Amino acid sequence: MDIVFSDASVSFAGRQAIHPVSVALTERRIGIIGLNGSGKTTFARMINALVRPTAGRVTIGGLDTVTDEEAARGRAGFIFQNPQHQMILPVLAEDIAFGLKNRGLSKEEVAQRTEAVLERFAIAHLAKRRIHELSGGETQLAAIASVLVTRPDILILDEPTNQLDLKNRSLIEQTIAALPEQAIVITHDLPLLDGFDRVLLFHEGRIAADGTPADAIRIYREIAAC
Ligand SMILES: Nc1ncnc2c1ncn2[C@@H]1O[C@H](COP(=O)(O)OP(=O)(O)OP(=O)(O)O)[C@@H](O)[C@H]1O
Repeated sequence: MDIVFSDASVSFAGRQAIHPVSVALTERRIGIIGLNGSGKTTFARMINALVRPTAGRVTIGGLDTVTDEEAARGRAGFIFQNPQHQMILPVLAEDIAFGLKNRGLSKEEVAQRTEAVLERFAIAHLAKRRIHELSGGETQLAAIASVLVTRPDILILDEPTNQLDLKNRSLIEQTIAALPEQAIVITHDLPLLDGFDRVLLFHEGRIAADGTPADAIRIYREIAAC
């Protein structure tokens, strides 16, 4: 799926958070890195129409995120930094089914797709569990399942390994590696980017490097001076 930024910029209250950027993202695994406040989340949110460009345009599979907002958003699923906040219903299976219910699917299809996605991420045993009783790793998997059940082409994950222990971090790393979907991952966990096709480094609202993980991380270390 082609994601194309054409001179797209974002200002918040007159302050430019993203300077005009023109870039096409087509790779299967794309990382986004940079210091706190460098613009990573704002840039990623522009992809699924959560943030509109103040100027320029962003298209996803040819759909403009402003004029085709709803369809564009349907193509890119977003997992937030605190994924429990994006789960709406208290019980996991109900929350996953909720995302499908407004799409005109039959009751049987909702049940079948919910069951299949729980199996896919090996969390079927948690189907009846309350969301706030899930561990950090389970919550991350649950959020991935509840977004992918709606079949977006692209999954955007915002710091998916934040606050996870080594075991859960490794589980999420393997889960991301195995996704057939295109994935865009914002992270401060640099080893997570091993094997990624492309990494964008943000600095002060601009792309400061765009290349292999090793190249982008090298420049990041120079910027961070450590
Ligand atoms: N809704 C908003 N209103 C005003 N300013 C905002 C808003 N969202 C982001 N910003 C500002 O835009 C800049 C970039 O923020 P952004 O969240 O994109 O950075 P980030 O690189 O994802 O940071 P972090 O690594 O800390 O999550 C920051 O200065 C931030 O304060």
